[in-house]
Amino acid sequence: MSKKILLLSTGGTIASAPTEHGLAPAADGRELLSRIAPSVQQYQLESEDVLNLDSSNIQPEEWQVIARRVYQRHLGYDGIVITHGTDTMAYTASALSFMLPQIPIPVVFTGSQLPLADPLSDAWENLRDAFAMAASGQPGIFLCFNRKVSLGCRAVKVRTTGFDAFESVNCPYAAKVDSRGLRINPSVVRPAAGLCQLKDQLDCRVILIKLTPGFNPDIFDMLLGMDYRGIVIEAFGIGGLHFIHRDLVSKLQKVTEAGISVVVCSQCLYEASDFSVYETGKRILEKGVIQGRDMTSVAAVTKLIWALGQTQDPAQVRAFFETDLAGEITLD
Ligand SMILES: NC(=O)C[C@H](N)C(=O)O
Repeated sequence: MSKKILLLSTGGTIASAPTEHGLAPAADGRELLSRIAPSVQQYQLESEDVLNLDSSNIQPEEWQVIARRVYQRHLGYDGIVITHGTDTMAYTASALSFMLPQIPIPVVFTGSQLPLADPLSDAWENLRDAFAMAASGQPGIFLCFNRKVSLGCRAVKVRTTGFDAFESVNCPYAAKVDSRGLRINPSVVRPAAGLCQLKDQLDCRVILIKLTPGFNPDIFDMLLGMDYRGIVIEAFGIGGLHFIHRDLVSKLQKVTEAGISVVVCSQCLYEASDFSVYETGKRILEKGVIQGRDMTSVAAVTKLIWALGQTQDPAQVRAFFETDLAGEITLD
């Protein structure tokens, strides 16, 4: 029996056409399917239009719309492909990894750098591969681009124009397409264990701060005044922050004592941070911050938005970060 796959369209370049204001989403799911029909005849296909947005406009409210639709539909299909703009696709894929734990089918995000209607478009390849992954029976939230499939919570957009626009950071790819077909890496994927739940409560009061030499710690007082509940800091190297001239350590103590959850990561894209190595890192560990380890900033931000939606208790937020929920973190 052929696999039954649902295409959920949300807009993005893949569906875009030129307008007087620049490229904007135009094609719906049915049009996307009809254009690629010869490549996906082996599947039973249906489509639904969820949104029609450039992904720069896709925010936590839209993550909820998309997650709820996936949850409502997942029992009727072998897999779901979600077409999405590339700019924030990694954020949405990561957020859904936390919002839909134990999803029993493959849910595969894809998009393109050039509209499907363009003769040189990369959309064909990306859609073909996304459908193959959606038909694989491998449960989870994935992002498929340029013949590679990442876990949704490990993907990062790394190029503005190149077709090789996404990488799986600090984790091997979940699957690759080569002359042997779609090859799943069994060390990355995991079986669904338990019942799928929709955990869709979110709290957007989260900010990501990239430190620069000379960064003024008083900004944190401003964030306290603005009612922020979560801060992700991209610190230096393996894990360091300045405490001479401008003392980030005592300021972060004040912030954590006020009940704000602070997650510290590295501004290096690759490899894990470890704030216990240098004095410039260790001092803040004593102040109650949470280590992001090898999580990407995209995963840290989306996990914090999700975790703060689940609980008011900073200890519970910390417990979420000390747990590998979807493959987003390596704990050893
Ligand atoms: N390639 C793309 O899809 C970029 C587009 N601006 C979007 O994210 O919606």
